[in-house]
Amino acid sequence: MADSAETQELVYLVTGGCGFLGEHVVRMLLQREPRLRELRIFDLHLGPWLEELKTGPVQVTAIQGDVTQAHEVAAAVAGAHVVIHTAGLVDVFGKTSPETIHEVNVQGTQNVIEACVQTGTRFLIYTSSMEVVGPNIKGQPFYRGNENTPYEAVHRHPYPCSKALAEQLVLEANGREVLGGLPLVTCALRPTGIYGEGHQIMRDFYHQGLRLGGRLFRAIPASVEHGRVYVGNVAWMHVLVARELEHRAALMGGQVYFCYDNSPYKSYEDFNMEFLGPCGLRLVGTRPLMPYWLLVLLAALNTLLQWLLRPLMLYAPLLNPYTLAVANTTFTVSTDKARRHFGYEPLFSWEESRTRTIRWVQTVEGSA
Ligand SMILES: NC(=O)C1=CN([C@@H]2O[C@H](COP(=O)(O)OP(=O)(O)OC[C@H]3O[C@@H](n4cnc5c(N)ncnc54)[C@H](O)[C@@H]3O)[C@@H](O)[C@H]2O)C=CC1
Ligand SMILES: C[C@H](CCCC(C)(C)O)[C@H]1CC[C@H]2[C@@H]3[C@H](O)CC4=CC(=O)CC[C@]4(C)[C@H]3CC[C@]12C
Repeated sequence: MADSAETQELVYLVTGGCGFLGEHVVRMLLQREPRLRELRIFDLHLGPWLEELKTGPVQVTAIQGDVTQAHEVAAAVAGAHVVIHTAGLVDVFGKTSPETIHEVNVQGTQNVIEACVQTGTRFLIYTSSMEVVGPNIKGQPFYRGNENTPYEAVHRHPYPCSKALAEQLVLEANGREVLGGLPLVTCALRPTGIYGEGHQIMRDFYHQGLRLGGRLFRAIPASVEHGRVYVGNVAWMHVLVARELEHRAALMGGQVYFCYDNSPYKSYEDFNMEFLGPCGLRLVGTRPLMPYWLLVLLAALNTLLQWLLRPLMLYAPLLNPYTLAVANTTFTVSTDKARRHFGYEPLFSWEESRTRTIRWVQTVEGSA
């Protein structure tokens, strides 16, 4: 990789490159990785915006494919220097079966690892999640913890279970011999709740607020902190790791890093109001308007309704026992591991992240 550094010789592959985070990683690579010759974007669903990227100096190759199909993954990986694996099924609402979540997130990741080994790709960056750690099923707080903070990571929900298994596979693969005899170097990035341009759940809350006459109703105490990180900074961290992994393989190989920036520590709802407030929504109540036991009951009722209605329709509301537990449990990180290991500093300040996100919400369909 070092020889080619000056001469635009690198080939990168981004799986899930048309997703919320993936698109930001793709755009960031094109802006900030001058050594790039070819950027391959692998996704189940390709976005029309890819066309506009094809006119630049970097060869952009869009590959429609499925990570659960080993041969499709191997064909996409062959000849790539670096793989950034962001593809995944992000479903905490019961839209997909646990088996499918496992197949995409765990088997898909195993396929990516095997493809690297078989084709001789040496650098693999995996987008993991804070959910690999917690909140756990006991609802224990993780207050401004770091990568070494002891915490009982116990999960039952298919999504965190799948992310934890996949992360483990990626870390265990560090050091495996790839085609050509050199060792594979892997690492995992664990974003907290990502926000920013393109965030579907933010869009959902915005539309919900508009439907309710410009109001949202507080459900979670303001004292419960939920970790959030701007998508541009998460993308930047991926680009930096990809760049530094070769030079610092001994330090970074097999490591995990939380994705963090200077976004403030707030509750999930108060944080959303940083963007939805300037777009005309109001959060009603300084305390939750419903007692917690009633929310628990409604969440359980939603689970029952989802099960009863399944033969007729997909009922997948935002509130279920899992999302309630996540939103109602403090989970925030405070760490500088990424700075120490590979010189990460957030590219976007909190003010800029906020402004960009507000501007984007203002463009969302239905906005005033
Ligand atoms: N959104 C969030 O707050 C967080 C997300 N993450 C992780 O970041 C990654 C990206 O998440 P988002 O961008 O939010 O999700 P997303 O759903 O917007 O993007 C995922 C992309 O993967 C693609 N994909 C899904 N199944 C595939 C398959 N079988 N084969 C090929 N491509 C497939 C989708 O088409 C989509 O474009 C995921 O791995 C997720 O677990 C981690 C922490 C927080
Ligand atoms: C949908 C939840 C908010 C519902 C609030 C309620 C119950 C009052 O209606 C979201 C709260 C926290 C979110 C999750 C969190 O940010 C961590 C995540 C990490 C990931 O890797 C994937 C997404 C998510 C699980 C995210 C999903 C939505 C929330 C549960």
